[in-house]
Amino acid sequence: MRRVSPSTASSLPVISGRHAATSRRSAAITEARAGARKVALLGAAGGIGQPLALLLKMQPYVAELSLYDIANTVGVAADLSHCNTSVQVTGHTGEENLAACLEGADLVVIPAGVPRKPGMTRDDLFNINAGIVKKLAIKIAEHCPQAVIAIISNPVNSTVPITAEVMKAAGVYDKRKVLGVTTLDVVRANTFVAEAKGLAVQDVDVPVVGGHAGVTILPLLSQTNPTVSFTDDEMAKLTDRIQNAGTEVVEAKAGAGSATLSMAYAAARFSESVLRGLEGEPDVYEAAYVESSVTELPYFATKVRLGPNGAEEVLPLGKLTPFEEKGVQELIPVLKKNIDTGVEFAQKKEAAAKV
Ligand SMILES: NC(=O)C1=CN([C@@H]2O[C@H](COP(=O)(O)OP(=O)(O)OC[C@H]3O[C@@H](n4cnc5c(N)ncnc54)[C@H](O)[C@@H]3O)[C@@H](O)[C@H]2O)C=CC1
Ligand SMILES: O=C([O-])CC(=O)C(=O)O
Repeated sequence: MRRVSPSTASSLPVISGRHAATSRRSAAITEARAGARKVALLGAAGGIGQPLALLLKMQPYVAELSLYDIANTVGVAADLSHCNTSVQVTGHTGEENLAACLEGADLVVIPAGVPRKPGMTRDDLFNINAGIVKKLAIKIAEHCPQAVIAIISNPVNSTVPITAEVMKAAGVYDKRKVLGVTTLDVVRANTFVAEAKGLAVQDVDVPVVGGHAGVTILPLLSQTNPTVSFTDDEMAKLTDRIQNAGTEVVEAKAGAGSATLSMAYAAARFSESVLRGLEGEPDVYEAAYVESSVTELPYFATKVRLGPNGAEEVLPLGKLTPFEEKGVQELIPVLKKNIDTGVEFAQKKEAAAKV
């Protein structure tokens, strides 16, 4: 019998209590084996790609794991294929082999692109990563337009609009299927709040909304589950730490990249939730940066309900404190600029980089 990895066991959104969720999950895993899915991972040989590939190789919802990178993919696939789980691993490299990687994929996860170094913002990655994501999205539109796309490559605030525009241009856009991965913000918020309040971390769920960079990352601490109270000072300090947690890692790695292990963990949790939704499991919720009408902006991260077609429902912001309301007002112009930059780039002809 397949073992369930600790990462997946702790990955349930805390929505309706751990015990109910755990038994629902066991039933869902049994069903999931019948309809297990193909997952394509683009950027699979990188700092996030490799540990994420390992975590996906351990997931009961995955039947086939198809790895793509511009370098070293074959070696990573050979290495991973020796793990005795039943997930079939294939490795692909070179643009001419991208079609084979993508054909039949139910979920495409994209951590392809360059990471930050100290002193850089996520926007500084735009010039390289926008072109990479655009080119990959064109191929997804061509070879697996039905797949859910989970975008990790930064700046997520712009790479999601880029992908959506590419899908629109190809006539295959489904707003439920283009998802920016903001799970790491939730994972961090849960960890930091649990530490600050002496709670068991697996029981904590903090909604994080907005986008995925600086002030656009807005934790809604007042909606923490279980209910906890914070002083104004705690609220301000925790919010600041969650907003700058990516930079904390970039500085600690001192030039060797950004978060990879925690991101792989977060993306494995997110992927599992998407796959559980595709299998028809009810009540699967994650944060995601998606097309949204929750605010005046066309894209916004909130909790979404995942189902057979991806993000079936975008949840509202809920009741905000004045501090959080101010945070939303402050992030809107910043996020709008990131969105506009992405849309403009995607609509330009001949802007795609070589894959
Ligand atoms: N959404 C989030 O919460 C987070 C996003 N990130 C972002 O994820 C991205 C990847 O980060 P790392 O894995 O640390 O970087 P990395 O440099 O270690 O790995 C990136 C991989 O992408 C590959 N790649 C480059 N161009 C490609 C193309 N055209 N097609 C396929 N693969 C290609 C590279 O060969 C490399 O193996 C960065 O943009 C980073 O900012 C990182 C952490 C959190
Ligand atoms: O900070 C970065 O550049 C990587 C990232 O998005 C994160 O760790 O949240």
